[in-house]
Amino acid sequence: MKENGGKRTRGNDNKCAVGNVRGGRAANGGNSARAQRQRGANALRANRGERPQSQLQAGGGLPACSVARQCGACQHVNEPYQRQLAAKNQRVAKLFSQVAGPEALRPILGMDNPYCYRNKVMSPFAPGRPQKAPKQQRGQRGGKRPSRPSAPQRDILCGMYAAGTHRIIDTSECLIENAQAKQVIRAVRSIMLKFGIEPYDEDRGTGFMRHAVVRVGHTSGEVLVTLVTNAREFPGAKGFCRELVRRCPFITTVVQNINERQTNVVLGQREQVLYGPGFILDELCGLSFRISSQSFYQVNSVQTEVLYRQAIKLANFTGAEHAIDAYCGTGTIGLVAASMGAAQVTGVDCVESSIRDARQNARHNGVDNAQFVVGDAGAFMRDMAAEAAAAGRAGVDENSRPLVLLMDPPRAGSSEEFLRAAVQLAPSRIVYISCNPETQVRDLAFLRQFGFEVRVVQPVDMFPHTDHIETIALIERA
Ligand SMILES: C[S@@+](CC[C@H](N)C(=O)[O-])C[C@H]1O[C@@H](n2cnc3c(N)ncnc32)[C@H](O)[C@@H]1O
Repeated sequence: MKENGGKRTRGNDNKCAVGNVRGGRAANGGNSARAQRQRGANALRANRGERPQSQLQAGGGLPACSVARQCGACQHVNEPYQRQLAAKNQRVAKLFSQVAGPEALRPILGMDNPYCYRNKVMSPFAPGRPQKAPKQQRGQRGGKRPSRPSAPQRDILCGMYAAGTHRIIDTSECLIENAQAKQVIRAVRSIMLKFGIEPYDEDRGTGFMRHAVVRVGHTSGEVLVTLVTNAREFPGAKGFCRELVRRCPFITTVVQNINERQTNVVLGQREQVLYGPGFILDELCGLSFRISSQSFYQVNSVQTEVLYRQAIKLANFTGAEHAIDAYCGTGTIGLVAASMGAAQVTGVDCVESSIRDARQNARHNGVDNAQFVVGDAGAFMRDMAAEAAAAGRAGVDENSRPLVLLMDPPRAGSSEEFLRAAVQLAPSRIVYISCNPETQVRDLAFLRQFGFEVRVVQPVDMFPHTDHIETIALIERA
């Protein structure tokens, strides 16, 4: 979900540092509000399968997002991007002033093209208004009378939930979602209507199709579609997939995920592969990663490369260190670390399928100095710290390799158990990546009580047009 429907770009050339953005044009020669919006217009046209045209907006009509108010997902989509970045810099400066000096703060790394960046697009399906039956069915004006009265077909709603509600907003012209993924969502809806497949009614717990989740490999172009259904039995599944792939030939795999619970959680536990291998591959920082429907994968691949390269640079591997990749997901950061100077990597994550993918990723990238463990990161660190204490070690592993801790917890941040164990293990450096600076600041304040200092704070704009900020903090012993 991250680039405009046509050609993909690779690498970290999409970053643009924004320090003091007041006055003057950005160095990338096109970040004026007008240029930004023109790119938005092109993204919209790509979403519709049309060619970008610079003259499109001649005479006014700048391409602001038409559903920004109702949708609420992109709180700042109609503000110039440079202003958004400046506001994020200010927020970071204010928040981190509690735990770091101003010399630690670095300007946010933004995108050159902050549109169509989301590589994961998800849509619920729900019953809409009853549709009028076609004229022939109504038997009017010579039309053939149907053999039995057919119930009026209902329309099917898809798009995004309006912020804080379960009201679906049609976001078929989204500015931040990948255009191909969006096309798949529309095709699923249309095939449901054609095949008479009922959308899920969350109030009644009835109907069949709950969600579609589409993931696009940024560099590979592979596309995984997960159809979340309210029952295991999927009559006509083969025909459905055939039609879907006919309409969207870029789809490489389709998975059915079964979720029969009345819950807001999108995915259930059980799955079956309907078409293709059941996963996609994508490339990050020169390595290839396997992504399945349940595994965590960053939604902005262009900025993920920027994020990872910054994190690895801050970790300053010399070829001798043992990196702990805590909250590792599919092992992406750890494997990049292994390929960029870490002597040994140990990753831990609580999702079994992510660890399965991480091990597979290590194998097919030929990385043999990384191991991955399923478990709670706090418990894992506690056990590791206890073992080190019993052996009288601090700061090094059993082979005397200096420990470096890479951590990337979910929005809730880390647990006290984890942080206490981190203090006990005494790594040379901690590189803490976070998608929630509030909980990160809380955790950094905790570490500071035990003699750690925040040396660097590097924000990266992973979610342009939204309030979300991603930050990397480098922490070392004072
Ligand atoms: C923000 S993601 C980071 C994933 C990975 N580092 C990446 O960049 O793709 C957070 C990860 O933490 C995992 N997680 C959440 N709570 C956990 C816990 N208590 N113990 C271990 N892993 C946890 C999730 O499964 C998810 O993969």
